[in-house]
Amino acid sequence: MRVSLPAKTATKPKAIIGVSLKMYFGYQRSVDYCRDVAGIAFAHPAIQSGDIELFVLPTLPVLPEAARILGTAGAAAGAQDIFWEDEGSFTGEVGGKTVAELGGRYAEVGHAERRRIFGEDDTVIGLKTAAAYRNGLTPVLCVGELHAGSPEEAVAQCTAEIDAALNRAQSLGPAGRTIVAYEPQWAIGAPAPATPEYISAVITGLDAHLRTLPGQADSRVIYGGSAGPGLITRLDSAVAGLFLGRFAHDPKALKTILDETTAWLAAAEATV
Ligand SMILES: O=C(CO)COP(=O)(O)O
Repeated sequence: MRVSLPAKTATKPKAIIGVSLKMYFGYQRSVDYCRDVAGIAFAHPAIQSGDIELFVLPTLPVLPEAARILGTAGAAAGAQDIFWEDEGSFTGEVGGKTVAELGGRYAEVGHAERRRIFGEDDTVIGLKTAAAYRNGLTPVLCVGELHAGSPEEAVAQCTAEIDAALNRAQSLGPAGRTIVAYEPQWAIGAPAPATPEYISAVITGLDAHLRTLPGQADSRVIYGGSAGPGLITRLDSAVAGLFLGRFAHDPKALKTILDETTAWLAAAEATV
């Protein structure tokens, strides 16, 4: 059966919803998940109008299939990590060039688990951010403080991480649009996210900082760390969306979040 997709508008997305499946699902479960998400995306007015940008980052071997399935529904797929070189003698690594060839549109860099378990530092994360830009991938640049403190301390720590990555990347080539994922490390894998007040305060600071950086006019900040249904409607409009983990494993929960995001956008527009 041939299906015709509703025409996408050329407008900028007003919100961004991303999901990382980390290494939770094997191949078949990841494919089934992407099929369920594609069904939801295809029927969702805010995805089809382009108001919400939706992406899923599956375990890497699933990427070509995920990109195909999600791509037909107005969503997209990407990688949870890339190497900083595009090709060469780097056993076991996968470069951004290959990710792009496989249909990936995003490359997550600097997730807290990569920093903690694999020892990635700001230099490595800057190199990987450059590799994403170079290969036409949107970097999902993860930043976040280790321990809960004040929003001011979190903003200082995260702006330093953003600057380190972007300065390094820009010294190597032209930058592009960046999705900054603010993920307080203490809220990842936790029972509940940071409070809406805390998230809004930190992201307001990070967004203001991003506005001062050259070439980042289309870049936005989203929140991750035990995010799920019921959160987005309680956040400030400086927040551009959510980066979801466990609480989007049920596709129905993701649909709820997309519906909530639509309502949140409408409420924000009504107050302008
Ligand atoms: O790290 C995250 C997304 O990258 C968040 O994961 P959880 O929502 O499962 O805590």
